[in-house]
Amino acid sequence: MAKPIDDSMPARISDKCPENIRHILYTTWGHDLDGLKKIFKARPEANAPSYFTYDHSVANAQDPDTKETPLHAAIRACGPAEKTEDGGEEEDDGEEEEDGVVEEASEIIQELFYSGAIWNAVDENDETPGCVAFRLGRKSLYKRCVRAGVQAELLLSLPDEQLSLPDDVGYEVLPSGSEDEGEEAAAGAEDDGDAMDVEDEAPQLVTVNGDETELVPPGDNEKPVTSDEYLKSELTYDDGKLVDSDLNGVMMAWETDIMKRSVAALLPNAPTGKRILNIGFGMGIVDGMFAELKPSRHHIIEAHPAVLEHVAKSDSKFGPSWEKSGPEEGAYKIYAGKWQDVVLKLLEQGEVYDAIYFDTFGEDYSELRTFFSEYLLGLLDEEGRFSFFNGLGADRKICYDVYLEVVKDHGKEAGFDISWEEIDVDMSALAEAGKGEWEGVRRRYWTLDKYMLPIFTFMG
Ligand SMILES: C[S@@+](CC[C@H](N)C(=O)[O-])C[C@H]1O[C@@H](n2cnc3c(N)ncnc32)[C@H](O)[C@@H]1O
Repeated sequence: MAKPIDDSMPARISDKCPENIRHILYTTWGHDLDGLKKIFKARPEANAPSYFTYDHSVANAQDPDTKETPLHAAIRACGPAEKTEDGGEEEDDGEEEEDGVVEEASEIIQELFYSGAIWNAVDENDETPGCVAFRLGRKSLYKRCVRAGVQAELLLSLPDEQLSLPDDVGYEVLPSGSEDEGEEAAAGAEDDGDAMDVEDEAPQLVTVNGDETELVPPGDNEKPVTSDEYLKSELTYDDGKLVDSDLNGVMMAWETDIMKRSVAALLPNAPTGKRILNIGFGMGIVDGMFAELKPSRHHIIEAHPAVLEHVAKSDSKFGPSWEKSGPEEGAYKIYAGKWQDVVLKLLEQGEVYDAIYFDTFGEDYSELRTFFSEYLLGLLDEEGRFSFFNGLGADRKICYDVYLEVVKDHGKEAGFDISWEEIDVDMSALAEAGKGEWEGVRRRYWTLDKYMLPIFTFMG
């Protein structure tokens, strides 16, 4: 039952909190939605965008112990959604039968977002407010959080000159946490400095090659991989994976099915004689599949010297003899270098492709966006298709859902229609960090049982 705001209630938060923060935490901890509503009754102008409002410090106050924000508390206060007789949730596609408590919480959440509440701050359970809503089966609240995430990310992806945020907003852009970022390096940078204190965590043992172990210092799993660092790092190929010197998984065999489905989506009915460009060789899984289709052109762009060395070995399928086996000179070719440089050359040569796949490592979403917004137009045949490895935000469902919407928006802005194929991912060997497929890999960059495969075609 909701507790009333009552000054005689024992305060459970630090005395260091300023008065307003103490008050809001007090009321949120007491599950008192009314209390929150009162605090936000001095609501800013109805249509004012987040970040420009009167007091985002209140909206983002965190309980020093639980790290809950008012958003977390308002959602948690709703409790779990009722199950229907068939075991499903009462709510459906956001058209849920809202009980009073959800209605009230929605209002407060709206106020909090208007007041600059950060959609992806995490509490001590490593949950964002949206994660709490999803866990409780509160679909409409979950969707509200996704919407807030999309709005924030779209706003933050505007060029600097179009964006002026107050200095103390304390918000960071959503990490891609995807293959792009280390198949997927950076953990939820949604941690945002608000996540659990790194000092509180013990170092973690990562198992390498069966029984050798390596000590990973606390917080290292969150260390973002930069493209420059990655391209200088040593790589190790073993049976089922390619890892860098920090044991980040660059590419892993469990993605083979995703690669297969991507090839099928790019080139339905497996036609021969097509022109194909693949960016990022990795383990050569997708290129092996492309090669089976006997393309008329097959170009690969790869930047890492160790990958290029691996490919150049005489027993490699994609070595010099593969390049010579093309129907004409230059038809089959591995271009050494970063795609950012090589695509300029391809454009100059007038190359056009029927299928383009993009799957790099150590880069964030902005690089992918630059590719499809600035270069794809010139490289793709008007009937052609483009896809990329969609690991964007894949270490957290809400981040994945936010990225889907952001990509839809940016793709449309760049002139493309995007369709999505939902693919089941077998999580049996992927469920636990450090175990199964993740043995010897620093970070579990994939946590979801559904993969959303994007297919870009020219709008029209
Ligand atoms: C995830 S792997 C690609 C896996 C591949 N799809 C497969 O099926 O095996 C990413 C590859 O992109 C390469 N890479 C990273 N940044 C790049 C860049 N800027 N330009 C070209 N290649 C890049 C990496 O060296 C790595 O080989």
